[in-house]
Amino acid sequence: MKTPTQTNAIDFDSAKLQRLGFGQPSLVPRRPTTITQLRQQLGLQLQTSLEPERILGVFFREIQRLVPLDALQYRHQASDLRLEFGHRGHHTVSYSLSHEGEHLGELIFRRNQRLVEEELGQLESLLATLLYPMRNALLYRAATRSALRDPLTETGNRIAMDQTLQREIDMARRHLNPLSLLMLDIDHFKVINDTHGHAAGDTVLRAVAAAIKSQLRNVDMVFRFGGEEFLILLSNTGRDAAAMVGERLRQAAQTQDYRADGTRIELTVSLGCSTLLAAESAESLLRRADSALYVAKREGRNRLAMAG
Ligand SMILES: Nc1nc2c(ncn2[C@@H]2O[C@H](COP(=O)(O)OP(=O)(O)OP(=O)(O)O)[C@@H](O)[C@H]2O)c(=O)[nH]1
Repeated sequence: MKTPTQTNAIDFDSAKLQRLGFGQPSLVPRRPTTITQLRQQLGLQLQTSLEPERILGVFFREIQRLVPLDALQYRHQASDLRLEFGHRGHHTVSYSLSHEGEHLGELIFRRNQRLVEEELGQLESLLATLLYPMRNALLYRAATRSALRDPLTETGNRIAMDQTLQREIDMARRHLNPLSLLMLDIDHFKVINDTHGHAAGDTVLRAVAAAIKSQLRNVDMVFRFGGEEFLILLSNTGRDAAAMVGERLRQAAQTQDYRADGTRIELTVSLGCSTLLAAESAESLLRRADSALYVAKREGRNRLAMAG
């Protein structure tokens, strides 16, 4: 005999989620609550995202129903993550968050008025609700970041580059800001590999990436584009400023100390630079930087060439 089955459809529309405590924040000022209620509610709300910024934003907003604050800062060095909510306050209380030996970041609460003993107890009790949501968010971040990074040089990979380039072009257009691109290629890299071996070549690649990153404000905009080629995106940077950055990178790569079997390896790089034109596509911007790089190579290497 067939067992009767019942199929139900349940649509979690935003009104329903709001009633269950999962929704977007209401604009109506919320009533104060008890610590037990707030902990329960945070337990539900903080599970709704895997983004550290959103989790901490909700946490910062909601805990103020019990403990008013001026600011919250969060740092997690291993994930290269620094977040800030609110404005600065004179008094600070910091907590290092960890779970079973795993470091989950540092939180700094700031307020102009000193926090009293009872409030500190409440904060500590509420911090427990952050533990699992933050651990999951950090794991998720690590997984997504590793899918977008080149493991050898710790720069962005091709997928990250494609995503970032299109996003930066859209932003530059929307805000009418300049955007430049540098394509950097190591000169005669094959000789380094052939003379010192592939492992030494890998070490050199890592050192070149480090030299590039040491010169830039936003290291998230450096990508490994090919074997020995890097791409650097310079947001809000016009042609002249990009030429200065390019020249700085050329010098930094040249002066970096590269060694194999104790002997110094002499190394130079060539660069091509293009600056986004009106209505230009990502492909065209890349093509122009590549053509400029070709000119730099043809004219003798160890130089920067600007796209016309
Ligand atoms: N060690 C190492 N070598 C790589 C890697 N990827 C590409 N290469 C090598 O990079 C070299 C690139 O050589 P070419 O394209 O001939 O260019 P080049 O010798 O740098 O000469 P120019 O660019 O013309 O100055 C090749 O020998 C590749 O095997 C890598 O991940 N590690």
